[in-house]
Amino acid sequence: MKIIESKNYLKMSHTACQILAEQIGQNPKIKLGLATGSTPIGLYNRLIHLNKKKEISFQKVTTFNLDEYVGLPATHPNSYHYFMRENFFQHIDINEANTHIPNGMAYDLEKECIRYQQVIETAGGMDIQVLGLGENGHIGFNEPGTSFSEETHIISLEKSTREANARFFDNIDQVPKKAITVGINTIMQSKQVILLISGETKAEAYNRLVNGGITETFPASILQKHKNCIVLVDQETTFQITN
Ligand SMILES: O=P(O)(O)OC[C@H]1O[C@](O)(CO)[C@@H](O)[C@@H]1O
Repeated sequence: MKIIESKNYLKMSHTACQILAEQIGQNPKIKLGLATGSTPIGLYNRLIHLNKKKEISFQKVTTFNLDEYVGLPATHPNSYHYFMRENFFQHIDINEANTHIPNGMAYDLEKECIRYQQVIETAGGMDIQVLGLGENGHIGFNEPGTSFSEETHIISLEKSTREANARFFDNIDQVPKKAITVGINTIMQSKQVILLISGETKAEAYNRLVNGGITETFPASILQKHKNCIVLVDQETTFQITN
C-alpha cells in the first residue's frame, strides 16, 4: 500500500481527484468502482467541477457501485441509488445506462447478486476501485468475518454499522438490516484501489490497517496484499496515532 497523507479533507479529496482525472484522461472508457458514505463526497465535488470546466468527460465511463441497502427503493433519500444521483451522476455528463448499482429491491436477491457480478465480469472488472473505510474495517459493506473469497453477496449489517449510519435516518430502526455488496475478491481484482480515510473516528481503523495483520476480522487488511493500492488519509486521522 502506498500512503499519501494530506493536511485536511479538502486536500485529500483534491489528490484523489487528480489521480482519477489523470486516469480518465488516459482511458476515457475507464471502469470505475464507486463508494458511498460521507468520505468520497469531496472527491465527487472536485470531479463535478472538472467536468463542468470540460477538463474531463464521463461520456464513455462506466461505473459500478459497491453496495445498496436491501429494501430501499431508488427513490428513497437514504438509498445509495439516490445518493449517487444527488451527489454525483446528475451533475456530470455520464450516460445513465453506464452506471450500475445493485438492486436492493430485487424479488430474488440471490439472483440479483449473480446478475450484478456477471455485469462486472462482462465489463472486465474495475480499473479503479474507490473505497471508504468503516470504523470496524469494512470495505463496501463487507463486514468483519466476511470471507476474502466472496463475490457480490447479501450481508447482514453489524449493529455498529447500523448505528454509524443511523445519522442519515430518523432513527436506527429505519436503517436496513441487510445490504447487497460487491465482495472482497472482486474488489481485490480491481487494477487499482484508492482508499479514502478522513477524520478522527477512523484513527483506530487506520492504525489497524497499517500496523495490524491480514485477517478476515478486519476486512480492509486484505488491501495490504493489493499490488496497486493507494491510501489517501488526512491528518485528522493520522494525528490521533502520531500524538
Ligand atoms: O465515509 P463514511 O460515511 O465514514 O462511511 C464509511 C463506509 O461506510 C459505509 O458508508 C457503509 O457503512 C460505506 O459505504 C463507506 O465506505
